[in-house]
Amino acid sequence: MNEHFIFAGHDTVALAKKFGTPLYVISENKIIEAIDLIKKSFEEYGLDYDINYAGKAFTNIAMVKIIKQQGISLDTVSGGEIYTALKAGLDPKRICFHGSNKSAQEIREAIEAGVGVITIDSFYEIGLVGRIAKELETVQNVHFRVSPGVEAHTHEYIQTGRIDSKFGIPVNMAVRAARMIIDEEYLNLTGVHCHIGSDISSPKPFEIAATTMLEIVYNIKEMGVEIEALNLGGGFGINYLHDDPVFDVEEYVHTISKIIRKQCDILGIKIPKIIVEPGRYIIGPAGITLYSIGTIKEIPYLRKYISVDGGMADNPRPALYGAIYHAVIANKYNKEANELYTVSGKCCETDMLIKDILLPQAAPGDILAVLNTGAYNYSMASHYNRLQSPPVVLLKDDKAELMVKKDTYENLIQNDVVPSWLED
Ligand SMILES: Cc1ncc(COP(=O)(O)O)c(C=O)c1O
Ligand SMILES: N[C@@H](CCCC[NH3+])C(=O)O
Repeated sequence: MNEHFIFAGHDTVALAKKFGTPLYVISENKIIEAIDLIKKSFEEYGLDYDINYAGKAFTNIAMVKIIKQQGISLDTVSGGEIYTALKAGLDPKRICFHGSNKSAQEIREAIEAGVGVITIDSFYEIGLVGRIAKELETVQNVHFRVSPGVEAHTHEYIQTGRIDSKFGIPVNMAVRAARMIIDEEYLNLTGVHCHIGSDISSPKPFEIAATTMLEIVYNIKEMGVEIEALNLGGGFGINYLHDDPVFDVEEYVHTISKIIRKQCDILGIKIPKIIVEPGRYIIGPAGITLYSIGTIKEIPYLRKYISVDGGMADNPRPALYGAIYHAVIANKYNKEANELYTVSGKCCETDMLIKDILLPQAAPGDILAVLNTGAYNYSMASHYNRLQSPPVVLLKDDKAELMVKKDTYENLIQNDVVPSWLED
């Protein structure tokens, strides 16, 4: 029996040996599977739709090329993400530019690049985007983001649709914002947007948000403007652990399509194109991280620590949100998991990656595979302790090649400059 953990058809121990550890591993097949499931669900329920993959979850040139090949769009939140998308050859019309505090420079770059949509996040931005579009003599398609006052049951830091949130225009001011946008000569209001939070497991809060948003679409129609698109944001949850509730994308589309048809009928408005913006759902389960186990420390009657060669620098989520991950010892996959361990990272902090997990008896040199690390790990990584960021390997069928190279010590110092008074 193969003792090795196989991920997306690849022997993870062999990957660790070939590319070294720590190593992010991403499966293109799994990305495509997730995208296909969303597409299939929308097609089944007959809604006009688009998928804007939320690049903040994981972006680089190769990832954007995958998005391009899948014929979907990209949600970006910075000049850097837009730059990456353009370098990867994505049609700028496929780019949607979000962000709660876009700089004038970023807005200018986005309009000059010809991005499909800018999502206005505040009253301040209405004037700012309007002024820059006018300077550039370009009529810019815009949506605006509403905080619809929906509480999704997720970690407090990643609930973003509440009224007490830095994001978006409060729902009771949405009509005023729409009026101001319509009055801007160089802004073309084509859609409304909301995003109610991240890692949500039930479609219910989306149903409430959709109902609220359609009221806004109706009010805008009363002003004489027919909204083309309703963006319901991302936030589809994933199962970090086996017994986590499953976000059923088909049920989600079924639920929102029912409510959207019903409300549009009641309000007498045309059914808008529905845009969804999932990040985690598309990339989270498509990624794992491989580490080598080093120091093992046993404190009798208290705890057994195993330390790995990465940690909060490559996965800050446990430290930031108390996120819980599952892991396996890749080279002992079929051995009984009967030892209770705490997995710690190598950063000079508590750096607890996984508290209390049952694993087979571990030894230095074993390979630990942490699952579901595709989203918000690589993209939120830091160089804390001047650690080098791990490389990222992309798997497609039986192929495995780098999509991000390993950092070097030279990379770590490349932006360091010495002020004149410190020169030798
Ligand atoms: C506006 C917007 N869209 C999409 C996302 C993607 O979220 P998720 O990765 O949870 O799908 C986020 C982050 O929560 C967001 O703020
Ligand atoms: N960074 C968060 C998600 C934030 C989503 C941002 N809109 C996480 O790791 O779960």
